[in-house]
Amino acid sequence: MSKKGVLLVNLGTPDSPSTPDVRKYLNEFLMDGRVIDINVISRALLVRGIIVPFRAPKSAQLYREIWSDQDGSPLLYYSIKQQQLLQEKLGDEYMVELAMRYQSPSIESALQRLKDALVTEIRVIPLFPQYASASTGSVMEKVMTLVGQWQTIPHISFVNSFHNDDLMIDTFVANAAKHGHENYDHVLFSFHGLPQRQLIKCDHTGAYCLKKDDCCSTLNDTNKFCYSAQSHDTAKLIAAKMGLSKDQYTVCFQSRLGSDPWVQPYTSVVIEELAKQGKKRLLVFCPAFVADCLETVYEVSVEYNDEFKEKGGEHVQLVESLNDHPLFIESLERMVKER
Ligand SMILES: C=CC1=C(C)c2cc3[nH]c(cc4nc(cc5[nH]c(cc1n2)c(C)c5CCC(=O)O)C(CCC(=O)O)=C4C)c(C)c3C=C
Ligand SMILES: [Fe+2]
Ligand SMILES: [Fe+2]
Repeated sequence: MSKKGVLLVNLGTPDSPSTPDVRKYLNEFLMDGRVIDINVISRALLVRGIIVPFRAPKSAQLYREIWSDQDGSPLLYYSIKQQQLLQEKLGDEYMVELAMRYQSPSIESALQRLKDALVTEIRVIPLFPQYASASTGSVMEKVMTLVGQWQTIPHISFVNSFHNDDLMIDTFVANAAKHGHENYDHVLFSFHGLPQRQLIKCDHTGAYCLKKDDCCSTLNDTNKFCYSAQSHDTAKLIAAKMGLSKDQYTVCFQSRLGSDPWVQPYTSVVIEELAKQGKKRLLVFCPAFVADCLETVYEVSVEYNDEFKEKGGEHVQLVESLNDHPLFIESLERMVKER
């Protein structure tokens, strides 16, 4: 009997934490015109001439800090778990494949396996809760380009975002309960950053995102694809389930690259301000990621923790990501079956 295909796609990670492998990964990733959205010649000069030569050795060192001898990159380890658990949950009627937008396993090879199995349809789930052209959009474009070359194009559908999915929200709340938010002075929702330019480009009216005061912190019909507004919505939903009042949490954005303005406030600035206010213990969610990765395990647990302590704080506690939590696997199952 023909199966239904499911393709889970996360961002990608280097094949190993060696400098050549990190260089290869960063070159592929940052040469994507949706990630660094400037003309191709300027992008090549910037990426191959400046960013990658300087960043690769430094990033390789960071990757070595989070790399497990047994399991490798946490991002790949948890992505494989998610695929295996979802396959178990969906059973024989489905074939679940995993791909990475950059490096391996490639989207091309995963699609080929689905094609060889003669699946009747393909449900693509980019593993990013909030929509951004640099993440979800890039996965969609790549899949459409590849499948577009097939002679027979099967039924194909995409999950555009799941920023307000209640089971995803419940998973973060359950992971936070292990720490008890009452043991912390303040809660941060730290999302992956994005150049402001990319928010403005997503606003088809050209008159909304970053044009009106506070336009990107409340989701509505006009800005429903705004990454910042979707991020604020995710944070609001998690905070509401935890019973947090507005003054108990802050939404912020991490991992800025280059000198252009990115979505604000920046996590590093917020952390410094909170230390100045005398806050001692911070609980930090990273709800832009479905799996622990460099940006959570290292940037938050090590870098922000060190910065906070230097400014007088005591501890930054990361809330673990969705990883292999049964509620998140149920959420993925529902995205396959119901949406
Ligand atoms: C212009 C640069 C970048 C944009 C735009 C960007 C958007 C973006 N990224 C993610 C998810 C992840 N990014 C990760 C790592 C990472 N991101 C950038 C740059 C941009 N990201 C760099 C240079 C790196 C590499 C790490 C480093 O050198 O510091 C990761 C982690 C991968 C891992 O292996 O652990 C994820 C996940 C999203 C969701 C997003 C848009 C919203
Ligand atoms: Fe990134
Ligand atoms: Fe916006």
